[in-house]
Amino acid sequence: MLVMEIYRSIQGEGSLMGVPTTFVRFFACNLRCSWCDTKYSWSVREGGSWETLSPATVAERVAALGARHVVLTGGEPTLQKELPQLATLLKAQGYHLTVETNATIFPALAVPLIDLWSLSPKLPSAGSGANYLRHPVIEQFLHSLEPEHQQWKFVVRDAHDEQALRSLLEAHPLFKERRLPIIVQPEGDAALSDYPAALAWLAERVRDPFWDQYNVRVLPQLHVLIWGRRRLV
Ligand SMILES: Nc1nc2[nH]cc(C(=O)O)c2c(=O)[nH]1
Ligand code: SF4
Ligand SMILES: [Mg+2]
Repeated sequence: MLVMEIYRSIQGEGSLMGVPTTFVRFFACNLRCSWCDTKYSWSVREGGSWETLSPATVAERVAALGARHVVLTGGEPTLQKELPQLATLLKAQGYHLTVETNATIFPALAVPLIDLWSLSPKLPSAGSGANYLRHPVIEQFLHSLEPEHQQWKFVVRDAHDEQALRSLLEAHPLFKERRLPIIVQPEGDAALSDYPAALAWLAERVRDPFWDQYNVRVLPQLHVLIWGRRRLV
């Protein structure tokens, strides 16, 4: 497996925000989002470097750090062929596993092994508009996972993003029918200059009655609020 970094922090995003967590960050991504905060996972040119580790070695390093929650992220962690083997090892040790993914790849063997799929389809501000959305993959996740094993996390930067998000949700009725957890968060770079203002803008959007049909929450990225845009936090 191509591992960039393994470190301890607190989960900064989503429903487990604040929980002590070990992060395993894998190299490589199949997208190129404009506001990506881990561009160093893209290639050597962006500063990428990695170690090639077996799932057993990754599990040993996770054990050495001690936290009971583990987040597998990247880059795009579903590109790692040995993800099911790693998940099996970690589950046998009793860890709670979250995968942070862009939801463009459906890793069928890993899907039942993960406690929480944190799925982040990309809205237009990511750069390539609808090109980064894989609706059939979104459908596969929606139909394969029980509600407690999924959260959908969207970076919403502007009104265009919010409109695209509304369209996406309407295109997939399960979001509404099963009241699946939807998290909207500001785009980190833009928000950093005035995080309260970025959150306030999002909160105002979500006050619209449209959102009553959905199980939506506005959340910040806690680690960005605390430490800014640094590595290893
Ligand atoms: N503290 C912290 N929480 C996170 N949650 C998701 C992250 C990610 O990069 O996927 C992340 C991260 O990079 N740091
Ligand atoms: S999917 Fe995630 S890691 Fe990949 S380019 Fe987009 S923000 Fe960066
Ligand atoms: Mg991050």
